[in-house]
Amino acid sequence: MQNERIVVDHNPQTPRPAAVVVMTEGSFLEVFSEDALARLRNTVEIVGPLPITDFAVPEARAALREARVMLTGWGAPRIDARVLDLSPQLEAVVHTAGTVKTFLDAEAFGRGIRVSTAAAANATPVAEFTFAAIVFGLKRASRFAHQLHTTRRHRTVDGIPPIGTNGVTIGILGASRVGREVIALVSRLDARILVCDPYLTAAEAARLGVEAVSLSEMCRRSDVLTLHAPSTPDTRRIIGARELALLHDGALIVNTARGALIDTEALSAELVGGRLDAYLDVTDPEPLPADSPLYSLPNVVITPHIAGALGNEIHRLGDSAVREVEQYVGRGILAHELRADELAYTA
Ligand SMILES: NC(=O)C1=CN([C@@H]2O[C@H](COP(=O)(O)OP(=O)(O)OC[C@H]3O[C@@H](n4cnc5c(N)ncnc54)[C@H](O)[C@@H]3O)[C@@H](O)[C@H]2O)C=CC1
Ligand SMILES: O=C(O)C(=O)COP(=O)(O)O
Repeated sequence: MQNERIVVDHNPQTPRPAAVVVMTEGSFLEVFSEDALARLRNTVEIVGPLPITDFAVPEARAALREARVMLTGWGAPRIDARVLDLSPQLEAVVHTAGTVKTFLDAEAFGRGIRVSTAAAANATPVAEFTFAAIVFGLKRASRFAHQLHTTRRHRTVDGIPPIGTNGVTIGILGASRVGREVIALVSRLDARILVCDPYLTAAEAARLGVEAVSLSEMCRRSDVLTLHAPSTPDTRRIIGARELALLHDGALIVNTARGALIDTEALSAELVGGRLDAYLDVTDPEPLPADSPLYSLPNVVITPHIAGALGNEIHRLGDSAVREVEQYVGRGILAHELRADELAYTA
């Protein structure tokens, strides 16, 4: 999807608001394209070290005193009450990645600082990856690949669970940003889509063209169970032995969300027994122990947390954040604003 570009031509008569960029050197180099950085400089005056990696540095502290906008990114040092005290002019924190709760103290919201995240931009590669995992998983690609590698013979469907996407039921846990992009992508398949999400209204489910169901019903009916809820106290091990037992033989589990959503021990038992198939981009623990049996099973594919933005996908995050800064400076708008009350049930 091509990102819409809104370029605010800066009027040289108006001083640009001061901004700091807070993230690791590596994130800074990865996240901003030359074009995005040029647009950022056209919109704000970047003050202090670029990037700021440590708030103890005197130049960083001086920059915080005048910054009205803070761009953050992966590896940003913790922004706590002490840092906020040093930043009396700060109006907006614009994050160039997804989760802010790991480094930004919720106190920022209490001080009236507006917060924006690029999680929506990061949702795109996760959803694409999930779609691919569903299609490959239902084609039983890892089982067939294993068969070929071990026999060097032409394929046989003997012992392979039901193959293909035609007419399947796909259960989606969480109509999150990623969940909604997955819904859009799997809508192209000849599949029925079930969603379990306590925050999804009936009207919204109808608008998305999905059937809202309980977790038990979703497990009972799904050929694929794909997880897209954030890791919260409510979702910890939400898929345990009981839910796994409700899945029918040959069902596929896709986890591109967080390992903590699944009880690893219960899942391992089902996978070692060969009753279920899985595509796991995230695990608990991550990575799994070196001697985990899951690494070598024909019915399991494990990838090392690669679904989110990597490689050429990372510029999307910087582009999204710069667009956000442009809109904020030009019109006071944050299209991806995060409210304090959303912290409890978002990633
Ligand atoms: N594998 C990877 O590289 C990446 C993984 N992720 C993960 O993907 C998942 C989705 O991320 P986002 O779309 O940004 O999340 P999000 O912040 O948009 O998710 C929030 C939504 O999840 C739903 N939700 C909340 N609690 C729920 C519950 N108990 N049951 C069902 N649904 C619930 C609600 O609709 C809520 O609005 C998260 O777990 C995130 O950590 C995100 C980016 C990259
Ligand atoms: O760790 C992941 O799943 C991501 O790729 C996104 O990370 P973030 O939400 O930005 O901390």
